[in-house]
Amino acid sequence: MDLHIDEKRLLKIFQEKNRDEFSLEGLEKYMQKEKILRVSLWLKGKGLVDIDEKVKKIVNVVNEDDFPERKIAKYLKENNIKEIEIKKLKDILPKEEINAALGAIKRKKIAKIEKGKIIFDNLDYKDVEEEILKKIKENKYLDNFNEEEKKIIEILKKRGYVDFDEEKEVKIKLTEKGKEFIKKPIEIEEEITQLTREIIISGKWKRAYIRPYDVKVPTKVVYPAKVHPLTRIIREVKEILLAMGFKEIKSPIVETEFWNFDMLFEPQDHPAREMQDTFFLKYPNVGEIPTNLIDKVKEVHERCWKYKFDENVSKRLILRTHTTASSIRYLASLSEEEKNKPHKVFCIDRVFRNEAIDYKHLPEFYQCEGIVMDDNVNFNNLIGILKEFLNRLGFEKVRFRPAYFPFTEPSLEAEVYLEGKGWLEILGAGIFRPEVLEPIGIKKPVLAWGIGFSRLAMLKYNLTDIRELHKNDLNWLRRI
Ligand SMILES: N[C@@H](Cc1ccccc1)C(=O)O
Repeated sequence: MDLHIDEKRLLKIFQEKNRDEFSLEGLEKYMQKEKILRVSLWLKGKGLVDIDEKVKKIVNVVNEDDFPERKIAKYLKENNIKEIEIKKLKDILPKEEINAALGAIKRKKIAKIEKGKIIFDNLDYKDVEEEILKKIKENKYLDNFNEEEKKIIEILKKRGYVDFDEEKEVKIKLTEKGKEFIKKPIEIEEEITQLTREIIISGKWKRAYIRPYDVKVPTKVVYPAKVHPLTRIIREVKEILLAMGFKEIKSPIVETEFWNFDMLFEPQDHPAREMQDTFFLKYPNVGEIPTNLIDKVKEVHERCWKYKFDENVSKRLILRTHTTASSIRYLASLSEEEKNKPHKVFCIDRVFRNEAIDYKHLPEFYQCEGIVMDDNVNFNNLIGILKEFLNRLGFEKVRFRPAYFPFTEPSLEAEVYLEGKGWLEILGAGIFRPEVLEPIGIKKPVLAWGIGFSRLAMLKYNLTDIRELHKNDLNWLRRI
């Protein structure tokens, strides 16, 4: 058997002392404690020793003072008297000890208590409680006391004279295999742990023992630095979309209602625009809107929704509620020449909604939005692209059902299937309505979809509460 030099050293102690068992303390004379523990573990792995760990209850004396009843007896003896009035006790004892003394005298029948007096018969009375206290000082292991004595120890604990504690007792015992092993001589030859030039030149390496590395030795777990799980998902989604030929776009976080809602054909009295759903800026509270577009957008709204369009509403500043604002800004920025070309772009960014925080809602979260613009792209292409995207994200089973968004027609929602959870809604999509594209003069069809990262992160990391993502719980972050 290939043993480490320290394993041999430890076994040799058993051999030389002719014993099959040692306590940890017993071995500490020969080897450093940490080393004994480590080496014993190795030997245990090789079946040569067993390690026995026992937790032993111990009792410690925590108050060395005389009992108050003994203090009374001693006082009387010094003064050559045998009795004392209870009200005089306060001259001998601290206040808080008087009751304890009276209780103990009654319980142990040390003296009589009559007519407000304590009358002793024998001032040198014997007291088991004192005897047990003495015994504890010599032997702290609770196992060494019988039931009667243990009851008294309980009383001593209540009186505050002793306290319990635990001590771990470690025993290292040879197994049958270990006993067999030490019957033969154990040779501790010099071991080379590091090769040097000298050892090679002198040829010493040919004779000396070079121990092979043991790569299975248990070691401390280390946690290298890593990227936050949310950032990891963002990067993953970005990689997938870049690989699918999409280009990344950005747009402002502080947005006008014009870009966030009007341009997307959401009527100005739409409930999503209410304070409860959207964050409004206080100062500044209005922004610039493009003069070349406002009349066209107004015309479409008034014609289709039949209400009075208000430019002041369009100018109000908000925190954007979805990344669809980025898509429409991109489309509106295209030159006439660019409008003739195909486009595939995406935006991953923060969006804000004035929602109460709960296990699946946060007022600030990430969305990923993508659009594909090309001649002849259709609903089937949209489904194909989404299937591919979701598959690449790791969702194998995907299904689609009809949905409604003000800016797309037809619209759909995609669901993914998760073992144990069933079908879960994961993204919204559709084809931009002509009313959205008309004011910016885009004639090609535009496929659009948006996915919330909160849902995605919950599914990917199996979270039941989205807040986990932002708690910075180190244990979770290390594992995930
Ligand atoms: N913007 C929508 C998602 C969506 C994007 C694009 C097309 C259709 C739907 C949302 O936030 O829920």
